[in-house]
Amino acid sequence: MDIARRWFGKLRLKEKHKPSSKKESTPTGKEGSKSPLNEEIPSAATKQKVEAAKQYIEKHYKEQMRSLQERKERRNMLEKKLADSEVSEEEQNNILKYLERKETEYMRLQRHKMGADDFEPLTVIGKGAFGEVRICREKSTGNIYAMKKLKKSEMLRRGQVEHVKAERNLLAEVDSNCIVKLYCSFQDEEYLYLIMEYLPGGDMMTLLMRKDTLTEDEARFYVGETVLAIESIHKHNYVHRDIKPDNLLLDRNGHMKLSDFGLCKPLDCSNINEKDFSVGNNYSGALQSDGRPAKPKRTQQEQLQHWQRNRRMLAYSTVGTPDYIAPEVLLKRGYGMECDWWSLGAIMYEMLVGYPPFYSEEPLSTCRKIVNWRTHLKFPEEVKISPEAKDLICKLLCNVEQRLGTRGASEIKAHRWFKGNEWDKLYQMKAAFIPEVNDELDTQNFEKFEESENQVPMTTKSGPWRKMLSSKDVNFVGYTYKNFEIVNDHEAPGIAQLKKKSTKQKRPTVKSLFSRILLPL
Ligand SMILES: Nc1ncnc2c1ncn2[C@@H]1O[C@H](COP(=O)(O)OP(=O)(O)OP(=O)(O)O)[C@@H](O)[C@H]1O
Repeated sequence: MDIARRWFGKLRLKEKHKPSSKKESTPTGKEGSKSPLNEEIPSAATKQKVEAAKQYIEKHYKEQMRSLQERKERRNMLEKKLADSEVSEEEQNNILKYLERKETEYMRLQRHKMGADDFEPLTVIGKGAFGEVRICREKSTGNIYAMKKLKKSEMLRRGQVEHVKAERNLLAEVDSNCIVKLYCSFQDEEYLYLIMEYLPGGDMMTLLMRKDTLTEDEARFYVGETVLAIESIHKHNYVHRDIKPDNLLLDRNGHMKLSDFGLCKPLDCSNINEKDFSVGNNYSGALQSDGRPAKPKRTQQEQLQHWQRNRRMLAYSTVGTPDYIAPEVLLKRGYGMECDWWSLGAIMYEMLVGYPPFYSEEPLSTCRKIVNWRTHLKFPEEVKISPEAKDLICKLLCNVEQRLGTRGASEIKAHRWFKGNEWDKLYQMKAAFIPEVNDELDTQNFEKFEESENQVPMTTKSGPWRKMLSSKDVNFVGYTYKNFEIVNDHEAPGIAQLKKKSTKQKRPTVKSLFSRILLPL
């Protein structure tokens, strides 16, 4: 039985035997009310607080138990190694004492509450519906990260709390080289923060805007890496739902990683009824939404230019672009992991054609085209695409039952467009495109963003208050997270090469300390 539950059990027992409180509850139930048997019924707010506290305590004790267990295992392992070695008893004692000292140091570092004032904010590299992304420097180590900052009130207002938690959970749980790595997450009274590895190669949206289209070989490489990324999140039972070129980031060597989990933008299609969605209603064909005759068809080049003019606006708007969303997601009829393979099909189409398959001036019209994909999925004659590529796109942009990937990523990997693809070596291969990155602070592969004028200095939320402020918010309990191992141990090789020798001390990790202790044996 877990400790938190036991703790709460005791608490409840105590409550039962406590003399009843003198304070009467209000009839509205705000302060809690009485049951017919005259028992206190806690109010919804109290229940929420209790649930939050329970979650917090459970998590805290689980982590403590795990860390104690790991510490014990390290000690046992070292003792075993020492027993098998030629080291004198005195030396053995010294080594064991050294390990204990390092363990204590590690615990102290772990207890350190991370906050925004541990980081120096630098250039803004991205803006999204709920906040911004900027590069930042950790003051104690000099390491560079990407900091995503999300406004709590905005998340609450749009009912995105569960999504933001899902993003944090996925990033913390999935350890894959196809997924952007999370270093830590924390919060203050106004914002949630994700501190991630900085991928300086920019995103696929920017790359596609610079290059118009990719060759089939280039597309095969990036579609292949996207397949691996989607496969790795599906293995952990996560569905992304919103995979788009903006969320495909390139590292220093041009390899792709998936980011932005769970922050689906609320695309409101609720005012389109089933009739509008029906196949017979060729909405964007003969007539426009206002009943006027449709404009003459654009050439591929015109459509490309039009798309590029609108693209950034769509990316930074609060409704986002629906261009890559699967029809079943739009129709809210229940969906599964297959929806991510649809998005892959739409991205592949864009890589080869220059704009996504259901692009329209109005997002709502794009939604209609997606739902009526049978009539709207067309390949412009001017664009040369191999029959294999067309076949794969058509097998991704189709009904769930027929869609490739429904029975696992292997179906897609086995498609003839990927013939000869060395799936296991994809991430070790030279990437299709090597971004120019001159130093660790280089942001040339990102759009330039204006600094907002009402930027609050990070330091105002610092000091001992930070802990109290953050712990107050029951909506975001459990958001705080620290990943000790990733950044120093598995730092992206590209960044490590670029980094000038830092004079500051690197944060030790138990893993690295332990291997250093074992090394001389
Ligand atoms: N770890 C990172 N390294 C480099 N750039 C990043 C990183 N994370 C995000 N970005 C940049 O910031 C942009 C916005 O990030 P992201 O999509 O995660 O934010 P968001 O607020 O969730 O946006 P959205 O509105 O798409 O939900 C990305 O398109 C990318 O250009």
